[in-house]
Amino acid sequence: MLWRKLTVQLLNSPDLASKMACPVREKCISDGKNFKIVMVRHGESEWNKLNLFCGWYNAELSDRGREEAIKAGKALKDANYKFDLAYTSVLKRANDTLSGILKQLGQEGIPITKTWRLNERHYGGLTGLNKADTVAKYGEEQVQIWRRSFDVPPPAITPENQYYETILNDPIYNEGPPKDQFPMFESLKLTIERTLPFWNETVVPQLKAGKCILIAAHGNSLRGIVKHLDQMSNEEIMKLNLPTGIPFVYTLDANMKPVPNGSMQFLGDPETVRKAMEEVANQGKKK
Ligand SMILES: O=C(O)[C@@H](CO)OP(=O)(O)O
Repeated sequence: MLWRKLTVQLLNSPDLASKMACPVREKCISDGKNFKIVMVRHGESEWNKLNLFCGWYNAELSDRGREEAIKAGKALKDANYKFDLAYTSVLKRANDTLSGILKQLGQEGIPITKTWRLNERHYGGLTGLNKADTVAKYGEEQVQIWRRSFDVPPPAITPENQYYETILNDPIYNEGPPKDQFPMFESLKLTIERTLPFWNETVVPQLKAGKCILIAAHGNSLRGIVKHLDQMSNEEIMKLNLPTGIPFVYTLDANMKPVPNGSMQFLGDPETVRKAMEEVANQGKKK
């Protein structure tokens, strides 16, 4: 059972103190054969706070989100991480989380690549709607399907949606995707189809070259990467809710598969992580 597997991993999470004793480079290349990568979902955004479907809308971090980024940076600093490069989406909430973390680490100068391929999934016609109101209108089951199913997409965004033009014409999308491929909605499946090429073609070669990498992205783009790495079934991934602003580490073998106990090790105490995951799951419940 996925949930049990994750809980066991959290409870068995290696002692931070022993991690702190490791030489810096060992944080990313544990024994010359294995590779570590750190990922983090952005801190709480203003739209998370208001419980709105956000997707490709460029929401700001909330004050709590900024604090989460600082806390994440401190946790990574305490654990001695020294990053060579970072990847993030083109959305400000992920960019600012990354900057907040790197500032704490004193590593603001590392190369940062921004790509729409790491964006949150596009929430289509749900963009801007309150999640609890949507539950009241369509029921919890339907909203859970829209939020967490693997291949059922939300309805398409239409020009009637007040954020349609804002998103489509946002200069953050000047570098892509091309207008004729601009998504009007995305399921997790579609999100994975544009995120995985970036993982395989850009992230993996850098990991194999021994680079210590930090990815600051979004709940659903990261769920896509996690599904791929842990080879989760379409049913298993439905149950995973990533918390905001808590970094997690994967230790991968030469085939880029997690080593035993190398999946999703959070830098946070298990109870805090559990509660934060529950909070995200509850956003799709009645008020
Ligand atoms: O609204 C969104 O863009 C995402 C992440 O905040 O929400 P959910 O957790 O419902 O997929």
